[in-house]
Amino acid sequence: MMIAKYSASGNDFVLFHSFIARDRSELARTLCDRQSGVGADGLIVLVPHAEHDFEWQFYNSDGSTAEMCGNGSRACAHYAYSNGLAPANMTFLTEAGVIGAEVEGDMVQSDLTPPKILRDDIVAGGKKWWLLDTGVPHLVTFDADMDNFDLVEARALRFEHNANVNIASVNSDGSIRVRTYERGVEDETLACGTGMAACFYRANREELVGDKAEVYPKSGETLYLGLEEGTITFKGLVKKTFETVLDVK
Ligand SMILES: N[C@@H](CCC[C@H](N)C(=O)O)C(=O)O
Repeated sequence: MMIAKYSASGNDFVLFHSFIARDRSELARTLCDRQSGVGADGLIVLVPHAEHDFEWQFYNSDGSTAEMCGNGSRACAHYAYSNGLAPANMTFLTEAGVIGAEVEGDMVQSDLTPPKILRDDIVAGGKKWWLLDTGVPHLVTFDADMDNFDLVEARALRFEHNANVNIASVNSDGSIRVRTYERGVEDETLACGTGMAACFYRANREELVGDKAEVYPKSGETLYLGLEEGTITFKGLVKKTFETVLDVK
């Protein structure tokens, strides 16, 4: 089976397509292992769908499934278009709902599911946190000192709230820096799309930014976030690192 390795702002994934949806949790753990496998933050498998261009299965590197993955959706759209599985303007089904995506060369935009503010009253570690849903749950706090990201505290909050954990800082030019401890990877990743979207949405709701912002994850790449009629748009480059044949099902 041909598999591809993609990086989307530093969040990296293994992808392939299949006619059959099956439990691939063990395969995800095997392929995503950075010592004995290909190495990735997640596994994405595209399967046929009667109404949309395709449906996907998304697995974190620990084998857990997640409803949505922002960076993964951009890599997946590029993979689908490149392999003739979908037009440049496509829709596909995730557990979070239907995602629209548009491929222009290596620049891909995903339209995420409508964001929800689940809680805005959490206080932990001397910081005020919001819990938001941008397809998956994210805790968000603002901290001017982006070096002040305590991964031990983040891990505790991740399990207390079953959510990804983000700290963000809004720059004077309206851009946003984000660091994310990612559920299911159980470590900080170089980028997390739904996390960047959650940080952007809180900053927008608190009038710290307008309806458009450049967001910089740990990788330092530039992502373009927007809020259009209640939908968060998420745009940035993706890169196919390599493809190869592997015995996977
Ligand atoms: N990195 C992803 C998020 C993937 C799912 C997350 N790890 C979870 O389990 O909630 C993104 O780009 O959004």
